[in-house]
Amino acid sequence: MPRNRADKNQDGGALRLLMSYVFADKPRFIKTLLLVVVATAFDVLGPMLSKIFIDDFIVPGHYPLWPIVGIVALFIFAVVVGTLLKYQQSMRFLDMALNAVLDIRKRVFQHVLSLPMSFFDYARTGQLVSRITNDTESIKDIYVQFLSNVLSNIILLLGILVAMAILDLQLMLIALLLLPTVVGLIYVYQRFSVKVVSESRQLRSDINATVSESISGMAVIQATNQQQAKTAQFDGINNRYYSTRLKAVTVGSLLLRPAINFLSILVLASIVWFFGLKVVQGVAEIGVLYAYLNYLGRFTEPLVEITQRFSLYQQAIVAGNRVYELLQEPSANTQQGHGGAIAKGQLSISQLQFAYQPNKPVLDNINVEIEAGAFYAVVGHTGSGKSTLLSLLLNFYQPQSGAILIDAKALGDYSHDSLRQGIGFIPQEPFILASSIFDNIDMGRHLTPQAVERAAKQAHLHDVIMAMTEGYQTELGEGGLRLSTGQRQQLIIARALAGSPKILLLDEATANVDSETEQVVQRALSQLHRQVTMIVVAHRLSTIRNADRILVLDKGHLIEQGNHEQLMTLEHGRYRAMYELQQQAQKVAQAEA
Ligand SMILES: Nc1ncnc2c1ncn2[C@@H]1O[C@H](COP(=O)(O)OP(=O)(O)OP(=O)(O)O)[C@@H](O)[C@H]1O
Repeated sequence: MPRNRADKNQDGGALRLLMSYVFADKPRFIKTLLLVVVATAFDVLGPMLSKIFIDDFIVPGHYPLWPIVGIVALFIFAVVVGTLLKYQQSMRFLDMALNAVLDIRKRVFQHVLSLPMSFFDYARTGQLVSRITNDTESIKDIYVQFLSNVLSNIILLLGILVAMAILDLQLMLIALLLLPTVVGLIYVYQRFSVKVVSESRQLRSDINATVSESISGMAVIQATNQQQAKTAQFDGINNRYYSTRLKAVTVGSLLLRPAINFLSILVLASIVWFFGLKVVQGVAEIGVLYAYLNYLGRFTEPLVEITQRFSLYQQAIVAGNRVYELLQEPSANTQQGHGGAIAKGQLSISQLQFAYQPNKPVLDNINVEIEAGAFYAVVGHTGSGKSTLLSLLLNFYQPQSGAILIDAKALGDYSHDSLRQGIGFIPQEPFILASSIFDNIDMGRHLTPQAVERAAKQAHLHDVIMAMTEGYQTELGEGGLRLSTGQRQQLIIARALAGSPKILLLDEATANVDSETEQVVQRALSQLHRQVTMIVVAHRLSTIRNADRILVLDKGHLIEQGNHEQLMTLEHGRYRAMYELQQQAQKVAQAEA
């Protein structure tokens, strides 16, 4: 995820996201809006009643009992009902906001799961986590700020203006002057702050990324004594975050609040002055002045409220844009092909060409025919393209040219589900869920206990599991810390086998295990020979001596292929050289031991 893309100001994105939720339930939104209008009407009724009370009763010194009781009762009624309606309105908006965020968070998470593998080549885990958790949480602020705050305060402003106009149109026009000035101020503030806020959100996700990388790489950090360097790196980002946050807050409190207060005083002075003129002309009503002073206090309140929360609103917009941008990332091509299930597992690769980056081919003109049930090995030096070949067979990436056929049908003709069901993958690094052994084998496929147990037996893990007090229900910590490295690998093999795949891809499945476990894994795999097509990437060549065919890759080219014996007859063959080197190294190691 290139950093500058996150910084781009896509203001439209967050608002579009917001509007799609606001209008998802139009009747509810309109009802809540009506509630705001009624609540506002009750809110502005108070000073009007006070004006009547002053001008009709206090000033003339005339106190009829029942009209006064009526006015006081109406006043109390307006305050109580207004308060209740306001509470109702806030709760409804909050409920809408929380529901929207619930849905957005689910959408973003689902979307991230649907992204192509190429997206994760550059994504930083912490930053993604930050988008799914912090940024979606900030979106709640857009809803609360925009709906509950901005919208209801705008309606309150309109309500106050109407009430002011009813009382005295001229004075209302003076108060109205305040509006364009404040809108101008908000505009200036927005221009200043968007960059700072954007930067601070980016830094916040950098903090998350650094923390998550450090925790997941803790063993390496401690072993290489990187604690100080990591702390310094973290400190640097943290300090920058602090100063950008401070900058954002300072701009808000320095520019906006005092400016609005100053403007309100000016308007207040003008109103008092105009009122003085009316006194001179003998047309002034003291109740009007009282109501105006009251309204003016309330008039600046929503303005200050809107502007004061503006930085929050601004942050929410930036967060919303980041989430929107993530939602715009194109999903992986989750094919709806109608090729049915993979029946046999015969593979045909022809003229395959692939590059991660333009003009840097990683696989070049690969042609291989693999019959169903065969055991193929892929060997070659580091970076020769072995794992990439497996990624293409898994359809994680699409080749630039050439074709991969399974049972004579193109990879793209199979549905996503058929591919995932028909092809089992055993990666080099076992990925273990923090859940039970059963769940780790089942992986949400709703397999029967018998199928799970059968797979565990095939991976020679059943006895180990049964020796645990809770058997298949034994909870594994994050990363499967309760299992040995070899057992983790066996668990992943059981997981792959539980789906009864027709093709099994193994990427250095025994690279990290001791020779005893390697034998167990080898035994498990050899029993699958002729039942499942196996393609095994291997560094330790002794593990693939029995392969039907060995493919030797060199810088993306298929330079040799044949079984072990055939390849050993090639005098200057790459495989032979690699094999002999490994044998020698093994002899030296044995002699030293
Ligand atoms: N996601 C990626 N984005 C860009 N380049 C990549 C990516 N993955 C691998 N490469 C590059 O492609 C080339 C082949 O990598 P690949 O992982 O397929 O090699 P390999 O033979 O499996 O190596 P190893 O034995 O070390 O696992 C390397 O030069 C590598 O740097």
